[in-house]
Amino acid sequence: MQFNKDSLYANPLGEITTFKFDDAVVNVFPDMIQRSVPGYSAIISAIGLLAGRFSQSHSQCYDLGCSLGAATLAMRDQITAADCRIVAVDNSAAMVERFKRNLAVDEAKASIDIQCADIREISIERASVVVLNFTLQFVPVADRARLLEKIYRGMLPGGILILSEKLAFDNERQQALQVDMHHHFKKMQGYSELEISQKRSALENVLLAESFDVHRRRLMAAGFDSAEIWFQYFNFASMIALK
Ligand SMILES: Nc1ncnc2c1ncn2[C@@H]1O[C@H](C[S@+](CC[C@H]([NH3+])C(=O)[O-])CC(=O)[O-])[C@@H](O)[C@H]1O
Ligand SMILES: O=C(O)C(=O)Cc1ccccc1
Repeated sequence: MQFNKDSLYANPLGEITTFKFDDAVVNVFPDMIQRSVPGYSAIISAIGLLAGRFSQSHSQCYDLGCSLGAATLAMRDQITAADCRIVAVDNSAAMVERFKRNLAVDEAKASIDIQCADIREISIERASVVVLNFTLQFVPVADRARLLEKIYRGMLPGGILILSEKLAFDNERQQALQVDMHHHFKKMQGYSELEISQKRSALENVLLAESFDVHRRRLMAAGFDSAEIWFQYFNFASMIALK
């Protein structure tokens, strides 16, 4: 895998265009997500552990919005169930192409099916584990309930959905504090004020964060039996919903 440093927003941009998962982002993605999402590595490891526990034989594990496949690879390392396939889906052709290329040079042979598709349009079947690791936040708000209902219907009894999201807070002071602390985190990771503010503009209207309350209500309305946060670091959280 290539590890290029993210400097996409380091120089002043005359016009800041909407954030897209294109070739430029793909080239720096592992560095970008690692330095931008507090707790990212811990979440990836835990997805592996959870997949080890919840994967069932003759079932499928879905990594929806897989990017370069970090969660898929963590799951593959931990799954011991027989006849268990990982379906990794992303609608960025650039991401899927790079993930496929990286996987081709990998020697392990566990069954991974990588698809370039919109997660709103695929079918979900016999799912024991479903991962939405910082993906739902990029899906239009109006489409989120239908997507979660489809996921729920496609899950086996005893299945798990791992939903990681940037959170928003109803309380204004909490919102201001947590956003500010995330920016401090990014500064500590080597990003400049300019990089932080230009990326923030690029993500406006693209990454739409909601509160835990909104997520939980939607998960319960979709049919899930319970939904809790198992990890949070400032305004980045990961939830577990059980069927
Ligand atoms: N409708 C959609 N259909 C398919 N893919 C989509 C859609 N919308 C967005 N994506 C894809 O969701 C991914 C979000 S990144 C996920 C990180 C990964 N999960 C990781 O564990 O490293 C998170 C981030 O960059 O903050 C991108 O690759 C998009 O192309
Ligand atoms: O960088 C940020 O400020 C974020 O909110 C997280 C992120 C990480 C990678 C791509 C898009 C958003």
